[in-house]
Amino acid sequence: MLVEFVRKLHSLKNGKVVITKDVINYTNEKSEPICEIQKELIKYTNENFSDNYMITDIGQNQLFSLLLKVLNAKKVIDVGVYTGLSSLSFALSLPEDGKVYGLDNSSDYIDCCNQFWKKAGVSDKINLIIDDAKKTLQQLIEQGECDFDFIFIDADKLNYCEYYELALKLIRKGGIIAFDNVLFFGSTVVDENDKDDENQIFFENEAFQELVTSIKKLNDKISKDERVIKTMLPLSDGITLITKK
Ligand SMILES: C[S@@+](CC[C@H](N)C(=O)[O-])C[C@H]1O[C@@H](n2cnc3c(N)ncnc32)[C@H](O)[C@@H]1O
Repeated sequence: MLVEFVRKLHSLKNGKVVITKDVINYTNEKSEPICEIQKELIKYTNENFSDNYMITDIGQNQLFSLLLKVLNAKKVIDVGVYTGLSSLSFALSLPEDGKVYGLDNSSDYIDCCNQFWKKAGVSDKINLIIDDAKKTLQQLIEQGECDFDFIFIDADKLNYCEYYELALKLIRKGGIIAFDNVLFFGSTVVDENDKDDENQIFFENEAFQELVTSIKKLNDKISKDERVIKTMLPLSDGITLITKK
């Protein structure tokens, strides 16, 4: 009886959970809770920055905190710091002698970052470098710092393929590279030839299409790359996790 019922459910629901806001809230609630200062930073960002859509989701930060623990991570790069949430989550998951290299090319968010990192007591663990991230990553390679445990890439999408090659040089064997926005509102899944009414919006803006093309290029490159093992997760706006073979 149960088997028949589950079979019916499976066919009705296509074997999948539809990821609604309620599902996201539920999974966040049933996962390791974020701390009060992380919550305050999210609230502060939402109230004070018009570009607050850029902040990472709670679920992503929960996943990264767990991965850093599993990896026994000490050295992390955060490409795209914004108001500081991902760097804060990383720093909270690292041991006392751990280090986060936070890379951003904008100084607009420095005060916010410093305010919340200080409050959380992790300022000493975060090295914020304000410059073009590609340049900073190249410098780290030249300095021989090729033993990072975790690298999170969440900055300019047009440079995703370049970030990928730089990150592969900087990550240690067994370390993890994570790319954010690989689904980009679902736009990367849509084929130009079968756009329907719902997907039409993705094709209305040329600059947006350029970003989609760049992310698709990265997704194709990673999927065919024999140097790595990878998994793409439909978490948040899509995350790909990569480790070197
Ligand atoms: C989506 S936000 C990062 C969100 C952040 N990880 C968080 O947890 O909230 C992207 C950030 O990348 C930065 N950025 C864009 N282009 C960059 C570049 N070429 N080099 C360094 N940072 C860049 C932006 O200034 C912005 O703060």
